[in-house]
Amino acid sequence: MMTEKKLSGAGLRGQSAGETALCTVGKTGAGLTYRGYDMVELAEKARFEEVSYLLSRGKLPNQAELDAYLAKLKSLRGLPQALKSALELIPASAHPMDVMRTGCSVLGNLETEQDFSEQIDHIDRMMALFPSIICYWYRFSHDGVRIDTETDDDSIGAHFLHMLRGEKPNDLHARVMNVSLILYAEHEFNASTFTARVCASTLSDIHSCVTAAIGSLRGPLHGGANEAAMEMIEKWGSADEAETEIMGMLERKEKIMGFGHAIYRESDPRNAVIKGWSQKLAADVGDTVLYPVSERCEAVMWREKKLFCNADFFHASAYHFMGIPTKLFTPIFVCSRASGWTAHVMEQRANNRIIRPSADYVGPDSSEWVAIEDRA
Ligand SMILES: CC(=O)SCCNC(=O)CCNC(=O)[C@H](O)C(C)(C)COP(=O)(O)OP(=O)(O)OC[C@H]1O[C@@H](n2cnc3c(N)ncnc32)[C@H](O)[C@@H]1OP(=O)(O)O
Ligand SMILES: O=C([O-])CC(=O)C(=O)O
Repeated sequence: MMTEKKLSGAGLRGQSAGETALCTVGKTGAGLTYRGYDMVELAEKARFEEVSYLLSRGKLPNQAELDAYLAKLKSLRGLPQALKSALELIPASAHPMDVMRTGCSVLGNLETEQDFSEQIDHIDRMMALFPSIICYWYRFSHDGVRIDTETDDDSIGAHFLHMLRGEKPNDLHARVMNVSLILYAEHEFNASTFTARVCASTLSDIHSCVTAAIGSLRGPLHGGANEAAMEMIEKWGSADEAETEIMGMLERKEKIMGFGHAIYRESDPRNAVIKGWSQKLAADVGDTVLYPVSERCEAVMWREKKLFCNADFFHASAYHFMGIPTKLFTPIFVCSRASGWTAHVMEQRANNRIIRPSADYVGPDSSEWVAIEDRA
């Protein structure tokens, strides 16, 4: 059972910044739930699209509702020509999260939300289009190919892999993508979601809220940690080497990406789920290095610091075993978390007051004006 984190210090830690009916994180006795549904059960039994429906519509869909929702998402996968042209201008050297941010922003120029009554259609469009945005740019800038983003895959996960590779994924890969998208879908008032809510609280449009959230997710202390973890573990050729290097990093007081959490104290419940799938994928590809390296990192970090893997750490090896380029890890997180962000935007709008905290002033008492020619 999770114990409560020490509630003090900077970063607004431990302070409630509002109410939500969307998610519990680390709540004693409840763990991680989306609208009351246990995340572990959802990852085992649900399709990601059922989860995104649950977040956006407030209930799990029945079969007819799910069929209609899947058909709608499928019909919205095509990129407007102006967005394709914009993506083609972005070089291969760009950071894919910058591509996501720009892609979302350009979409907001082309299909602007005119009224909040349109919000659900814009949300569905983003859920359908985000995988298309990143894969279209990636394949054009890296392979010189203009891909057709209108695949017939039912699931967003399979659709993503299909566009990336030019062929349908096998069942194992489609399944892991589905689980991964569920794990990343929603997490209460994390930094990127809070960003989206702050933006929403000014009554801004939905593309601005999501664009801002993408910017917050990009950082290595948040979503960017899955890529940073991959860059770290791929350098090591054995579990013993990983242990030596981790010990050195800890001695130098360096941050180990993919470990620790702002709310959880003893474990991140998403870790056990993605770790299990990473192990299956390791067996599938015959890996004898990366998975043992990852496991040793986990053991050493717990032994030395009582720090545990968060959702990002075993996502690194899992995505890698599926052949996904490291730089696309965090954009996949966007394709999933967009469901959580937009549900929070709707929730904020439904009961809004502009988010505007106070600050404790620590600057000089009074400063005397100095003419510019007299300044040092
Ligand atoms: C999906 C997600 O966004 S999950 C988070 C992904 N981010 C990462 O994996 C980045 C690495 N982790 C971290 O930087 C942090 O653990 C965060 C940002 C996630 C949480 O930060 P905080 O709430 O400030 O962490 P917390 O209060 O638990 O830190 C306690 C101590 O552990 C240390 N610590 C925390 N995480 C780590 C880590 N990964 N490696 C080394 N030391 C760490 C902190 O430096 C702090 O020590 P200090 O007293 O010397 O400052
Ligand atoms: O909740 C947090 O602070 C970060 C996190 O795990 C997430 O957003 O999934």
